Amino acid sequence: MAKEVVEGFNFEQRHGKDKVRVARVWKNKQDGRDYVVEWRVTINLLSDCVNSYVRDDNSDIVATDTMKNTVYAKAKECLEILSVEDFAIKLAKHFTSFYKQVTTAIVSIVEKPWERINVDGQPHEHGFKLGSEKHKAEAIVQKSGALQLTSGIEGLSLLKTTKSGFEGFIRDKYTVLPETRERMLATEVTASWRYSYESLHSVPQKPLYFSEKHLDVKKVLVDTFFGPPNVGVYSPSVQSTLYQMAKATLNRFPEISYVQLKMPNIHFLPVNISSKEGQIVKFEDDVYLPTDEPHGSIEASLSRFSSKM
Ligand SMILES: O=c1[nH]c(=O)c2[nH]c(=O)[nH]c2[nH]1
Repeated sequence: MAKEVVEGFNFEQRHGKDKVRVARVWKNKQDGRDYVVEWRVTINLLSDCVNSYVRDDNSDIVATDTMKNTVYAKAKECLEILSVEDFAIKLAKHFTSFYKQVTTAIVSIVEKPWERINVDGQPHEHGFKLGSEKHKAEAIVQKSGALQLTSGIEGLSLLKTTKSGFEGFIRDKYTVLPETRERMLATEVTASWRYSYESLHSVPQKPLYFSEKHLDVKKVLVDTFFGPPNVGVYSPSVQSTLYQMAKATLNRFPEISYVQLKMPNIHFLPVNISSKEGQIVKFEDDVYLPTDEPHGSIEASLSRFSSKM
């Protein structure tokens, strides 16, 4: 928020355009393939436009309609495929450098997971299907060129059928949950991580650097959740698994200074059904009732001791 004192009050404001949807196609002559991205862009500008609030004077306002058009103009300008991070930076940089009124631009983008389809085992030149988890990015750019860059994943659903338990928790008169070393573990991971590039000049220029990094981080998160294919890894709680995932991310990627994970505990309830005549279904780690609500909610963040956060 842009903060100032107005008529004796503390005043904070920002304005922007929410959820501008754009798709961009690139036709690659070399490999004959089409490439496509679909982005949902949210822009917020911190700018000196207090007169529009208090004096009915809009002369310092960047119209939100102009912000929307800028998304399409900048998409058109991108002649090569680029990462969602690089597009967020490009837009934020434009707003802070083009308008004297704008001190900070916050651009958040969520990418729809279009994936190239395989037909007869071969990657299709122009066919795509929608995947599941989404890639998101946020660039906050100051007029000075200072940058805060965050990437993340939304909706990464993971499930393992064993190697999970929950024991030793507080028991009191309201506790009925049995202790167990054998249960299903399911979650939908929301991850955000901050890169330590703190200025526009220090951002790696390699094309698709952040797209590759995103896949690398996702792999570390997923591999840590599951453990090796044949033996897995025992999870004593969602909390412990979350911490291992966050720690692995910071240990593996020196360029990441902060990671936040949200991992709801999505319950699969054991099914036991009895009638007067006897038991119809006896639970033997086989039949479950999957539920969405209520679910446990577990989230934590981890950052380097030296980080400025
Ligand atoms: O991994 C878990 N963490 C909890 O905090 C919790 N609470 C609960 O009822 N089951 C679980 N499982």
